[in-house]
Amino acid sequence: MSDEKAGQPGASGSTARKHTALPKAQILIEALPWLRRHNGKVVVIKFGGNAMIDEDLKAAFAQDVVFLHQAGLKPVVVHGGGPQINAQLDKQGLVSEFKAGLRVTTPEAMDVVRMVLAGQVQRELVGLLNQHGPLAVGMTGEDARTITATKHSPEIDGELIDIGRVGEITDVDTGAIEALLADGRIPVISSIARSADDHHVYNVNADTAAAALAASLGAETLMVLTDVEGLYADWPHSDEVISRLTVSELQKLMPELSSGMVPKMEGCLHAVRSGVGTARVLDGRIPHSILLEIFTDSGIGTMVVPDQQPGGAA
Ligand SMILES: Nc1ncnc2c1ncn2[C@@H]1O[C@H](COP(=O)(O)OP(=O)(O)O)[C@@H](O)[C@H]1O
Ligand SMILES: CC(=O)N[C@@H](CCC(=O)OP(=O)(O)O)C(=O)O
Repeated sequence: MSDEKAGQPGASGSTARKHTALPKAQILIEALPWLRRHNGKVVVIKFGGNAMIDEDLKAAFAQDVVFLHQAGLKPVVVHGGGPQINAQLDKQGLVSEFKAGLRVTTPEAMDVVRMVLAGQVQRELVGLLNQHGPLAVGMTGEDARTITATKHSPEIDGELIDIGRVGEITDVDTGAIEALLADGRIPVISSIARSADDHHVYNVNADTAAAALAASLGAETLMVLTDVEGLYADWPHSDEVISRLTVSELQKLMPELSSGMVPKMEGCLHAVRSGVGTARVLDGRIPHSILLEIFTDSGIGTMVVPDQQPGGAA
């Protein structure tokens, strides 16, 4: 009489169950090298406003970040919110205009930027992350003087232009973030800074803030989630994604880039030049795009690497 006939789980039944679970075990094993390489390392993840398109994507983003945390990495989230700021400015009848890829920010617009980033987008992400445990703590660059900025006047056609309360980062103090990481928390940071000159608050592009934080934290990786597959070679004429490029190659490409890609790629360039291992631009519209990175050595978007790769690997 077989075990099953005797009401016991038989050898054949348990073997079948083991077989069903085998692919799952293989997937976990496949992730091992990446997880081992990144264990204990800081990973700065920038979640762009354009990538926050629906509730499921935001929930999947939170799951991925919590997964990295549970797997022994130290994720730091920096979020954007450009479209969300646009919507609120619109509602309040305030005009919004971009120059040199940055929002012209009047003092009234600055109040809206701060309210939307720190009071709305950041709160929502903190809430989603904390559905998984007491993990996320929200802050802005103002807190504990994490980010200090000075007024930024970009140059257009050889002339410095005034774009209001837009900040250029002059100093980063990572003390508060490191304390949160040491306490097992996930910092969620809004890209707002205080100026040491006039003590006003300034609007900082979120890509720039994420890159500066990644550099100062000595992060292993900077991941930038956006609404395109990566950096297109000949945008908008072609959708061929550049999968990997060195800082020198990117430097050469910079003058050809436009709009939102400028601060993003400038940020990647700055981060990798400052010692961050790799900077990646990923398609945040794909659910679990962060976890997909773990399972693909070459990555799914665009990866910026240092010029000289010790051992030739990224
Ligand atoms: N070479 C390029 N490759 C990909 N996207 C580009 C390129 N040049 C400009 N873009 C634009 O940059 C946008 C991403 O930047 P942005 O809108 O600021 O996104 P986010 O809110 O994620 O920061 C893309 O949606 C695309 O319209
Ligand atoms: C100076 C400047 O342009 N600041 C940005 C800050 C938010 C941001 O960068 O959001 P995304 O990442 O979603 O684009 C802005 O006001 O839109």
